[in-house]
Amino acid sequence: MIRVILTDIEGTTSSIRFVHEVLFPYSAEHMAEFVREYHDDDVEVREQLKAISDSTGVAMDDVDGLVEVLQQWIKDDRKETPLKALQGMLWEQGYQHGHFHGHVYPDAAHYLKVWSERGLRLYVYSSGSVKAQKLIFGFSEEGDLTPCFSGYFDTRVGAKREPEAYQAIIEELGVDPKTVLFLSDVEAELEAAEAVGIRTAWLVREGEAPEGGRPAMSNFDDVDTLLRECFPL
Ligand SMILES: CSCCC(=O)C(=O)COP(=O)(O)O
Ligand SMILES: [Mg+2]
Repeated sequence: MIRVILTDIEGTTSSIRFVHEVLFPYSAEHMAEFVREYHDDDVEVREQLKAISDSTGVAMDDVDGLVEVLQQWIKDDRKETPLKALQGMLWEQGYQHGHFHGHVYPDAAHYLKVWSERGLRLYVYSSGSVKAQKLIFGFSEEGDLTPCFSGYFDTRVGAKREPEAYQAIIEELGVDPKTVLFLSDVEAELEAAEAVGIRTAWLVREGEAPEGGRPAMSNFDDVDTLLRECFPL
């Protein structure tokens, strides 16, 4: 029986296109001015810049150097925790000023509400920071979906392709892994979750799933069918 749904965001609840064509370009465009504005005084920003400085050797007072590292990480889609934390802070301004709304597929929004009303506990696990997760669901095109969720996990718990991260999530939730269904579009993430006994469903939102692989779900209607047929309440 499934009691907990743990979901990825990009490619699962939300389109890859929104993340890569709206969120990432917005962060690339505003990163330099954001870092310059908050570099000296904002404790949270300084903490992230210090982590970048420590891991790359770029000096803390070399603002241009730090921005260059961040821009390269954005280009390379690196899931570095300090980059993700800074992007979350920066996107907050974009959402609050109405520059964009979070993309959530209508079927995902629908079933997030249905499942939470059905008594399932819903959690997010994304490489985007917890702040960014709350923003995409809080300012979504489908309205404020944050009441559906019981909690959020980001890369501070570990990398999404490492079984240890899923083990840490299970321990934090205090649940049997067999009662958790993890949704993701990335098979390596599903394999990492399965390594600790979590059940999984593979979302393939765009195009055809390769033949001969694991069963693919094209939307959350398929996930709901799986839930009701394989794991009835
Ligand atoms: C929380 S919205 C931004 C998503 C993001 O920054 C990202 O890297 C996507 O990672 P995911 O683990 O959701 O595929
Ligand atoms: Mg994903």
